[in-house]
Amino acid sequence: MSKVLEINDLNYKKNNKLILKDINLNLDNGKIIGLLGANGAGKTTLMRLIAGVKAKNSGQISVAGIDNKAARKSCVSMTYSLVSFRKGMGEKNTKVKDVVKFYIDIYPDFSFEKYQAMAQFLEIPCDDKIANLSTGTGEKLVIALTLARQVPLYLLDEPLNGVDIMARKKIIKSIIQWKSDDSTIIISSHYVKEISSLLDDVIILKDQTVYQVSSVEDIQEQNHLGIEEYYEKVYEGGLDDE
Ligand SMILES: Nc1ncnc2c1ncn2[C@@H]1O[C@H](COP(=O)(O)OP(=O)(O)OP(=O)(O)O)[C@@H](O)[C@H]1O
Repeated sequence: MSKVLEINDLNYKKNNKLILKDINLNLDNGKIIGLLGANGAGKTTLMRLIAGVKAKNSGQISVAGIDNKAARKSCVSMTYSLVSFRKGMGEKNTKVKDVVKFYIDIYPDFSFEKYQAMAQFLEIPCDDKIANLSTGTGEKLVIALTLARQVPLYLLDEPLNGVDIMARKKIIKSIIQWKSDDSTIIISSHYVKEISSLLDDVIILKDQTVYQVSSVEDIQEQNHLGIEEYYEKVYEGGLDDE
């Protein structure tokens, strides 16, 4: 199986504060991987470093064999907040279709057909103003835009935040339906139980570093616990006593 992501000895500091230390990861292609960690564990920071939006202090990051930061950007599609689209486009009347056009213009790998299919499934209105979208519809739009790019690696940062249970289920279904076999999705979420049915593997961040990378199957078989219970035990320190 080819490697989609290799990270060696990655360290990242911001304003003299150590955010991530000694990160090493080696991920096979084709999977859906949960990135779990408490608030402030560094999930967003790690995703931004992988996507090439932030610059690391030391270490190596390579996506599908490419380690140059600028070139890596064309291999990674990461969710971005709609707030930044509004600011970036400088328009309070920006509509959904304008953002879609923006994606078509800047990403040669954007598939309008894939976007349309997802937009229909997720019931995303194309003529509505971005400013008027509900949180749930906004998140659905972000997911559809992100997954419509055709790249080896997708990074979905908290795609279920502020979204009601029905919309969460629909977003999860769309991730399963539109993931291509030859791509990898890393998804961070505090809705651990809800995403656990999606996941092949999990990465747990704790104490500014990778605490564990395991398959969901191994965690369940070896600990007789669901992913959510296992993750809570890791953070409560409950596994050390067993
Ligand atoms: N500009 C900054 N300057 C200093 N520290 C920062 C800055 N941005 C983020 N941090 C710190 O980096 C750490 C990791 O933040 P990050 O947002 O990556 O965590 P997270 O796991 O995504 O959290 P959450 O689950 O709350 O979204 C936090 O301690 C945060 O306070």
